[in-house]
Amino acid sequence: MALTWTHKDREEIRVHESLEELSIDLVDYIAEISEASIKEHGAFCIVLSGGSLISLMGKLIEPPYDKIVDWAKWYVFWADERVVAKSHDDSNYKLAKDNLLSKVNVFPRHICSINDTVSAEEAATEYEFAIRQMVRTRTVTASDNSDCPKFDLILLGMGSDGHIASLFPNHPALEVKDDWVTFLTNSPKPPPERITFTLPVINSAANVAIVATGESKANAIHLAIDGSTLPESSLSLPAKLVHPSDGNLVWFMDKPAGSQLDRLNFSE
Ligand SMILES: O=C1O[C@H](COP(=O)(O)O)[C@@H](O)[C@H](O)[C@H]1O
Repeated sequence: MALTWTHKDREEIRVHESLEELSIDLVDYIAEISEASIKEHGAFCIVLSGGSLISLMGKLIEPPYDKIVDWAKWYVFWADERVVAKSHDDSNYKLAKDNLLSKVNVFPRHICSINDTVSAEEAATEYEFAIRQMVRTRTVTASDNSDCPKFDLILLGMGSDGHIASLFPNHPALEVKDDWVTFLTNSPKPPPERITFTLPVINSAANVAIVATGESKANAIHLAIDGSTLPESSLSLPAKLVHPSDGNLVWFMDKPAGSQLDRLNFSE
């Protein structure tokens, strides 16, 4: 059974016994938000990341989710993308397409991926422009509190250094406030050229989930959840800067990833 608690206002932590249990909870959570968003505004605007997240979403292509999810109403975006060809093994688009999107009935025109034939800077500009058009046509909801889109759900992985999307510790991209999408050509994790949503966009979402598994993430999770709230310590741990201003945050983790949390070590 998962251990679940409310950490702060609108912030929940779920520590799962196994990856199997985590995967089931994660897809239930996605299916619920999909249904609620479609009821509310006729579409579900979901933002994916790369990495281990995609395999944890694998149950979406199995019964009952493959049938109960209204795939035709899904619009798919990426919180970050590596600037490589879409056929390249490093592509976050390819990862999601091969393992999820090609196996369900999402309309290809609803899959909003980057232009892989231009520079990182141009790809970021074009991606932001495409999202701005979708906010204008109201496919993507606009935030009431900021000049940002309000995605229904942003799914983030987290690296063992605490990076989320392609926002790495102490990287200038963390401080970009005026753009929705920015680019980097010096990512500390290969490949070096990437585009990424900025923090204002992530923090304007209706729902954000951070999904992290394995012991290598335990220290970053402990520092992000239990650590000091001083701004300088947060820049070295991007996951700590995720606080949706008007939305909900859920942390999904397995026991090894949660093993350094104060709650699991100091509670009676
Ligand atoms: O490079 C990236 O890494 C993170 C974390 O990946 P994981 O395999 O440790 O889960 C991922 O969320 C991000 O989208 C990706 O580009």
